[in-house]
Amino acid sequence: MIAISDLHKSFGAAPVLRGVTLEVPRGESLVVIGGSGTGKSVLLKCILGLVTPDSGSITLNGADVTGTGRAAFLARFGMLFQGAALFDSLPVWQNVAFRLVRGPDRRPRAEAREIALAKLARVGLGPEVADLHPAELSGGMQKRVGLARAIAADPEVIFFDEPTTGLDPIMAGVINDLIREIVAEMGATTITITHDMSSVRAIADRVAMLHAGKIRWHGPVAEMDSAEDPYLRQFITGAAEGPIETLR
Ligand SMILES: Nc1ncnc2c1ncn2[C@@H]1O[C@H](COP(=O)(O)OP(=O)(O)OP(=O)(O)O)[C@@H](O)[C@H]1O
Repeated sequence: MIAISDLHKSFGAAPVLRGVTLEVPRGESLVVIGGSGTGKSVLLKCILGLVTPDSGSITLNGADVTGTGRAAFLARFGMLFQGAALFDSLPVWQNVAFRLVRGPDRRPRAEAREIALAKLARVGLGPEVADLHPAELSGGMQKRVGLARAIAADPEVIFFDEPTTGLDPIMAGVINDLIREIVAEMGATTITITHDMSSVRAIADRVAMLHAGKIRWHGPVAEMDSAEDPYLRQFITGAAEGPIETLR
């Protein structure tokens, strides 16, 4: 289980996270929604250790991930970056196997390639793709490669950062379904940040809405549409009018 408790983070005088508390039970998929600039990325970066929170705690199965537990945590986690973030100079299979051939648990190259091919197959890409470079692939294929990389080391925890950005609605649906299937079969605990309501409906067990530095609403995805919170309603219906202040 991932437990985030009373997390605070300000940049200078500007508070971004003002006491975020969230729990993600093992094997569950949490999707964090919220408007631009509400701090979704900052929350993810705090969990990853890229941003140091001012106060609060983050634990995985009871162990603090912000201090000495960070390396152990990172070894058990995978991530699909926004825009896939592949290394242009490496062929596809080496992108997928990136972590498998580095670090204390590194595997021999041939074994890493075998694993990469198996993960590529899992995301619907055949062996003919393995030696291509990312620039030779469509956006949807790159996203699949990013997903194969995220699951390459069979992580216990996976983060998805805007997994459907830049994809057409049909490809977004395909990627959402693939994420859902793979996560269920791996039993992984996942946190996804997204603006895309189709991703929320496809991927989430539970949804948390971040607003004004706090979790404004948190509940099962099945309860989202009937929830009465006006901020949540405005967000999921995409209404210009409502309590959320926007620049026009
Ligand atoms: N390193 C930083 N230094 C200063 N301010 C920062 C830094 N990182 C983020 N911020 C500020 O924190 C706020 C939240 O940013 P964040 O990127 O987390 O938003 P977001 O919810 O992920 O938005 P989007 O959906 O547009 O990606 C913004 O006002 C941003 O300017």
